[in-house]
Amino acid sequence: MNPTDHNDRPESTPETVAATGSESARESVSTASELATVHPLRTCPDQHESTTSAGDESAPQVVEGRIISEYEYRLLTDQKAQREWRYADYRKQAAWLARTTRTAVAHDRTVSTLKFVGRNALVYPTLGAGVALKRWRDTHGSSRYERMMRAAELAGDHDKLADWEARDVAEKARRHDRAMDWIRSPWQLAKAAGAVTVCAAVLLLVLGLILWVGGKGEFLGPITAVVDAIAFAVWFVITYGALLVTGVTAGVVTWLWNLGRTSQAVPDLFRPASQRNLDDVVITPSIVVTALRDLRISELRKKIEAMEDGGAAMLSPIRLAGCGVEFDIHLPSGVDTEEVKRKRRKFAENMGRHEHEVFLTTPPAPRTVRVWAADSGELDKPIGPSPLVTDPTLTADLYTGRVPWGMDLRGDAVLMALLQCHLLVTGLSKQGKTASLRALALWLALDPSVQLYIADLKGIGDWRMFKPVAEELIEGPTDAHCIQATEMLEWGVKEMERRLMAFDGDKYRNGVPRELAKPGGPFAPIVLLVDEAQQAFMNPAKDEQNNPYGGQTSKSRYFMAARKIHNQGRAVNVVLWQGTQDPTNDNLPKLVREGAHIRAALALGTESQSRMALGDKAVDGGAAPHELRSGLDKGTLVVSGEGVPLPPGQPSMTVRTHFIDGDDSVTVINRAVAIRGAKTGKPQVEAPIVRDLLADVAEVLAGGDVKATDVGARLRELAPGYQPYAGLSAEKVREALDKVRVPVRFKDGVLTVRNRQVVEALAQRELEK
Ligand SMILES: Nc1ncnc2c1ncn2[C@@H]1O[C@H](COP(=O)(O)OP(=O)(O)OP(=O)(O)O)[C@@H](O)[C@H]1O
Repeated sequence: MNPTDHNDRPESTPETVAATGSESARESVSTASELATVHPLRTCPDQHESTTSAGDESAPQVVEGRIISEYEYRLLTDQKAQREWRYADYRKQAAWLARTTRTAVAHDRTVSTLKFVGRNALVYPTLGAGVALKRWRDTHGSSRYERMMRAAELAGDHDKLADWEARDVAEKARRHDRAMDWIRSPWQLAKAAGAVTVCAAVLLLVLGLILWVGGKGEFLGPITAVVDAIAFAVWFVITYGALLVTGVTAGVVTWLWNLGRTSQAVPDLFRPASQRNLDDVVITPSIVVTALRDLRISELRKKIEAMEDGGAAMLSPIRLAGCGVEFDIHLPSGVDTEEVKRKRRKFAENMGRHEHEVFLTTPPAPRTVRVWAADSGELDKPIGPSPLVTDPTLTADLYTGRVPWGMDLRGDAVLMALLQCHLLVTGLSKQGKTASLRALALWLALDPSVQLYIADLKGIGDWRMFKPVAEELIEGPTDAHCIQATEMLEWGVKEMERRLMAFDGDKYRNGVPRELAKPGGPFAPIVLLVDEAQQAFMNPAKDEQNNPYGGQTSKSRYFMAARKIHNQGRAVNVVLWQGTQDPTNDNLPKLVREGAHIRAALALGTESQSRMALGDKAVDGGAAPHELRSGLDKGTLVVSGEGVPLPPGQPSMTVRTHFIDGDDSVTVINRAVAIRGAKTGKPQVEAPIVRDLLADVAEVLAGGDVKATDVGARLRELAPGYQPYAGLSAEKVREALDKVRVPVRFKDGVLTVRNRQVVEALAQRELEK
């Protein structure tokens, strides 16, 4: 309120009554004075005059009165109060102005307008001028040669260095010649100009003479025309010069503006918001070089700053690779790959990525780091269902087919060949160990020749759907279950040994062929699968001979069985797949983890665990399952090993596996059951029958010496359909018995099996037991 404003509102508290008029006015408001003090106010001079003239006849009266507060009264009468009021009002106005200015300045539209103006009026032309200057210096000076020489020197490429040096020398010589030409040129130019002028004048005079003689014009007509043309040109330039200069300037500025606009070096401050978001996704050479420069590796920074191309020479072209980009960084001398790989997080964040979105590996080229960087947020998107689920016609063949396990980081399908591969999957709890192992086993189930022996040492039903197709399914976490799993492996060892003995290496020189590995065949693939294998290694139980089931001594039964299978099982189609938590030396002995052809790790806690899971070579080459985000990267595996289809020089790959849940697994198993020909009975250990050759031969000899050919025939009669006895010729009988230390010699020119030697071999075997 202005101090001179009147407040007529009746609800104002009447603390003070102010009245204009003479002293006697007090009487007339005496009632009010009982409630509040009455202050007379000085009237305005004109009011006063009129009052005075009116009062000539009668006594002064109250002209006007109102009830005001004490503060209002002070505002009307006290200068100090008025000043304070005024200052308070100024402060209020200043605060309002500041607030409004701040809002206006910080408003999105203002910011974007200022950026737009700054960018177009200032930044683009300036950058363009810089680019133009650089180009000019490149074409007219030796800076390009020097830059290239420095780059070659930093890269340690001496051939290139010498080449650029030679070019530089040649260019300098050319430039010197040009400069000398300039020194000589004024005199030559003057001479040339004089000659041209004289020639032109003579020409024009001759022309004028011809015209004059022909009566077509004056003698000096041509010369006058030329002089007029020159005069017109001068007049034109003088009259329209300003316009010409403006036009040319506008053209130059537009050209510079365009150069700056396309230079990609616009400071962040002036970039439009939309382009800034785009940069979150697009990785450009300048972003990479800046990210490298800011890694706080002083040698790298120095070298980059010394390169006049800003370090771009270090980078290979940035290629699109799946849901991200890939490029190589050829580091300058003095910086090693490990230094850069150690700064992965900083490097990723400098490029506007999360750490888990950037993978650094070491390609075969020396001093080079290969970078794969995902597009922002791409790795957090699900990869879609497995073809095993979506394609009901999909079948499997272990010999020729490959499992669609998931996708690599480039978005390419990862197809794993599993024939004769031991496998190991490790990971922290609840990261998808069982699911990733199961996805492979489900594919195997679709191949009717594969015999699955499964021990689930957690036993909450993750593997129960395999019941109709598995030869054996052990489910449970107790020591007894671990003992069962151990015995399952030991059975595998026996079967492996039987196969090794029975395999005819002369006939099958390229390993076990498909014909021997058909469903029910003597070498049908056997997969012994132990999930939560750490339980079996940690099993404290001992057998009657006091041999431990767990542990990793030469007497530890699980450990020894696993080792034997790792050592020899592959060749005869007996393989071991294990899933285990947190690898340590106790729950995953070194010898066992190194026996796997395919080693896969989900998120792990530490680098040392990664080394255990994947091996030093893979981790040194950039495999980093410990960098996966526990809980967020479920089902993402870092895979290495000789059974993995890795690109040349790459020690590992990251696979995002398809997740097949319990219900979908049941659907796949139902298809497997149909394929396997209604093989649905209750699973039980149906170990292939292994006959005792010595005992059988003793039986068919019936105490006498028998011709080897007849022994073969009698064995076939004894065990019809038993594959190893099929087609046993005299020579084959000799070979088979030779392996069990029964020599078969000629008797009367015929190969004969002697009863005495068979009996002795049986006795010897008993003794050895
Ligand atoms: N490929 C995947 N994609 C997405 N989620 C997955 C994937 N694999 C597993 N998961 C999720 O992780 C959960 C745990 O999976 P799983 O039981 O296989 O883990 P685990 O490592 O075997 O656990 P445990 O600690 O019991 O051994 C699943 O229920 C599922 O929700």
